[in-house]
Amino acid sequence: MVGTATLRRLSQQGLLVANGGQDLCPDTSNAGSECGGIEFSREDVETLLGEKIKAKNKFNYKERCENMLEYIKRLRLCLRWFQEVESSYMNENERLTISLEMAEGRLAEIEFSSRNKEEELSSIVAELRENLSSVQEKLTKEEEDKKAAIDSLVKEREGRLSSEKSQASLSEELSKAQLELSSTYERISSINDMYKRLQEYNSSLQQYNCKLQSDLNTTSESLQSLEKEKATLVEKFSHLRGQHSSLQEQFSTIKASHEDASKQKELLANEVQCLRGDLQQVREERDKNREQVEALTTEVAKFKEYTGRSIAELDNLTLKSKDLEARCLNQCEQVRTLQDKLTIAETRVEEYSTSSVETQALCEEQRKLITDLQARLTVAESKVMEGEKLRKKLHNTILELKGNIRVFCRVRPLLPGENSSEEKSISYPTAMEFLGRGLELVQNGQKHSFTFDKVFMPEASQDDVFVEISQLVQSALDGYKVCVFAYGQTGSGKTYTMMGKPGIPEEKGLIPRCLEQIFQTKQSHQSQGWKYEMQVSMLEIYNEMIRDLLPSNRPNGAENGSAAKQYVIKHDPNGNTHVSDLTMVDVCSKREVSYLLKHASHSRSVGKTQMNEESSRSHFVFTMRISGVSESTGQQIHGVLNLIDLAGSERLSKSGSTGDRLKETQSINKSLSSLCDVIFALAKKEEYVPYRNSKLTYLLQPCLGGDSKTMMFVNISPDSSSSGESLCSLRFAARVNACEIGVPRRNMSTRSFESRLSYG
Ligand SMILES: Nc1ncnc2c1ncn2[C@@H]1O[C@H](COP(=O)(O)OP(=O)(O)OP(=O)(O)O)[C@@H](O)[C@H]1O
Repeated sequence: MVGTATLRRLSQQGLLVANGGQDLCPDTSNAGSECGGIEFSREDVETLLGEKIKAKNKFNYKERCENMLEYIKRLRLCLRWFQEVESSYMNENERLTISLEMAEGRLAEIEFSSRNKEEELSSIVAELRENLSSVQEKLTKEEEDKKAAIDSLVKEREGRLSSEKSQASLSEELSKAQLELSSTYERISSINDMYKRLQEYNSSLQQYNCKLQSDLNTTSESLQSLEKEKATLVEKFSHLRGQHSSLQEQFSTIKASHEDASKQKELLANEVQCLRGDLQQVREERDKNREQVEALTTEVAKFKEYTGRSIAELDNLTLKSKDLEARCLNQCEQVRTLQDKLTIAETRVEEYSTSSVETQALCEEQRKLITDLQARLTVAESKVMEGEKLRKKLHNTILELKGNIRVFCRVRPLLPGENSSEEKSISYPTAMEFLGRGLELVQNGQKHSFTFDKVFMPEASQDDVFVEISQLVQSALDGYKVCVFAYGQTGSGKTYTMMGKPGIPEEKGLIPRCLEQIFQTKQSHQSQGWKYEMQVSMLEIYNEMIRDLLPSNRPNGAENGSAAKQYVIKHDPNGNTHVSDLTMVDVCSKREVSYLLKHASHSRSVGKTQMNEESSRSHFVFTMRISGVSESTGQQIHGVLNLIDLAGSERLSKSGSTGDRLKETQSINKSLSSLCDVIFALAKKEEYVPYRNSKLTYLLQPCLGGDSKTMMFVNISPDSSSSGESLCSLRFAARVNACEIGVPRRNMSTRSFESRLSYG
């Protein structure tokens, strides 16, 4: 078959001519054979001829045949040309074969190089693919970013629209605000004036404050010197007292011996008197007897003269006279012995009277010494009293200036069974400014530092702890409301701190020690003319219910009548708290209060938890109301001492509580968290303080936010397994330390103190 491209080339060379301007007409004489390399099938020629015959009917046949011949001629020429071309093709073919072989060699080379190139290309392609995938990733990311950007753009647009709206409203407001601004500028200028004046006032206040501070410093110095003076005076005083008592002892022995001597003298004088009487009697008798003897002798002589009497009568008379003589002799003897006794007695009386004169002189001397000592003693006592007054005043001023709840932290020692080999979680900084006040706790590898008014290490004794609060107890006697409470995790030592270990005097807690101090001071103040009356109440808050822990004297006893009792807490305008139906017992000795405390601690709700064998399950509130009157000045004071052992804070999971214990624990935690809320509100100086959220906070309202002197113990366990709880307690205590309460007020009213059921 001839390709259309070849036919076109032939026609271009003029070997094919157009038939009538329409067809190409080759020579068909050799139809069905090869014509110069061009194959024509018979069907082609016949179709061609058929076409020509058909065309004969329309055109001139002769002309057509001539054309046909011409056409055949041309085809033959074509054929020849084809043959020539074929031979040239053959040559060309050989040449091409050679060049093909060369080309094949070249191709192999090219193939080799192309394979190399292919490999290179495939690596490049792989690289490119990687690049492509990263680019695609970037692209997808960018697309996502783009989407997000579009979203934000949409939002921004929305925002812009809304801001445009708000801008419109704002511009309105702006115009209003500009008006306001101008008025505010005016106000600002007036405020600035006021500010300047306030600054001046502030600077004057600061100066005044500086002056006060310097006054305070000088007062503290003078307090210290007074304290020293007082100590020396007290020493002198005690020395004088010792001298006085020894002199009085001497005086009393001398007096006794003097009295003995005068008694003996009197006895002897009486005896002498009796003896003198006896002697007189004997002398009279002797004189009588002598007279009788003389009469008898004269009679005997007369008788002898006249011998008118019988011999018997004579004998009788002789016997009588002998008897009288014997009696006379006897009486003479008696008189002699009596005279001896009299002289002895008289010498003794003389001795006694000289010694009594001496004793009287000595007595006089000692009396003078005693009056001198007593005068010095009264001077010293008045000095001590003045010093004491000044000390109290300064002490209270210092506490008042502090104006916040003071917080002491106490870390108990490790108990048997607790892991002492573990790394210690609590340490105490030794830097001067934190010494005795700082504590560091490590929890989960993180160190937390705290500072309080005082930190008691595990070695601190009950006495060491009491020394720090004894001044507060003194304040209660001076007419202040005082509140000390212990807070901490269960088993951290709250009850130990407040009550101590029963039966071991060195380990008695703050409550018994406070009572001792109060009754001792009461005794010592009695000599200064003060008389005190004390009332005690004890209650516990268990499951948000108040329970009276003292036996009631009323007909329906505490146990029987407790169901009917209300125990409603009320605060009066003077800051006193009243708990209705609560038993108040008058007490006048430590023994009485100790008995009541024992009774109360037996009635208190305790239970065993995983954390403590004897865990207090309630908040224990001990209240002592002190009213004192000075007989000399008529001054009256009314103080209150509240000592509170709170129930332990604990995590439900750690305490292992179930059933009733679980209910107790939940109630304890609720009231303690109410306490936290109150403290936080006070620390933030919020207007509303939620005192009423629990009975505990409502009861303690005057102590937490009122005008009392309040102190908190935060008890800590050193066991590292408790460090989480310890951290919570310490954080709470730090907040409490920052709380400012009202300035403590001394209750010194002169009216009658009618509040038997008052709590604090
Ligand atoms: N400073 C201390 N020295 C010696 N032992 C202590 C000290 N503090 C506490 N303990 C002992 O630790 C144990 C637990 O103390 P305590 O009962 O006082 O804890 P608590 O805080 O009152 O517990 P709860 O809240 O459960 O009543 C007791 O056996 C107590 O004797």
